[in-house]
Amino acid sequence: MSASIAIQGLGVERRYGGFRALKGVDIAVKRGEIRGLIGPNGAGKSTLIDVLSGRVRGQPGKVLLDGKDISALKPQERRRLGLARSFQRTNIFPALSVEQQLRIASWAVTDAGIEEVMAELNLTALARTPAAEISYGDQRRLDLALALVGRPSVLLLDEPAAGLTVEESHGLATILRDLANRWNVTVLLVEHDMQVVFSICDGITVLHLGQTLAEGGVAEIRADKRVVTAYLGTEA
Ligand SMILES: Nc1ncnc2c1ncn2[C@@H]1O[C@H](COP(=O)(O)OP(=O)(O)OP(=O)(O)O)[C@@H](O)[C@H]1O
Repeated sequence: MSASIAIQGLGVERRYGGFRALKGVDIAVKRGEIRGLIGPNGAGKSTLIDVLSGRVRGQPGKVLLDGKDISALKPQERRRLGLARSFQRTNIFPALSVEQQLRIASWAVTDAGIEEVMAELNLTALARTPAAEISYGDQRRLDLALALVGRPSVLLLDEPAAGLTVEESHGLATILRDLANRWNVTVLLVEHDMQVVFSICDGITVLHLGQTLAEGGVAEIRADKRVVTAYLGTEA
């Protein structure tokens, strides 16, 4: 059964002093799936991404990649095994060109495929442009490109559509769905834009107060009264 699961968290905890930001969360993302991770501000979504990516270690619980226990590995070691992440805030050096930044990001991987990644993310024409001079929408696509160098098998994305216009968010969602299919990338997507989540996710996990509130398909989650009350509101 575990053979079809790409990334898994088991009993994941995160404590800040006496405060439990994650209270024994279990999550499993199947190979090739795009799973949305949603919930109110402070639910623990970014913290869970930090634990899965290895930024936070040494807490109770386990992280498995393709069934292998990677709980003790550092982020760059997980990256080499094919587990990549993006950050909520744009992760860019303003003075460096798009291509230079991708080259820096590729140090951890063997076959970066930078030209291919730029082409997929519509960044080729901007390869020599300093990041400070590209639009915010292009910067968000560069963030995604930075995580995609080396074609990771699992991608953890923390609010890739934050701050984008409706049109830009839609464009990013389309690229992501298409790439995930063609490159067979498994994606765990933290996102507050429900149009993005509902349009591209195969399944959704809802976190609330550091615990899993609900899991299911898009229609199931939209109809779940607990999720509507805790997060979606009446317009879902
Ligand atoms: N460094 C820290 N010290 C203490 N508490 C923290 C720290 N970082 C996060 N927290 C708390 O942990 C909880 C989970 O935060 P987290 O950022 O993971 O939530 P989130 O679901 O990603 O929220 P958002 O949607 O606003 O990004 C929150 O209550 C937050 O205040």
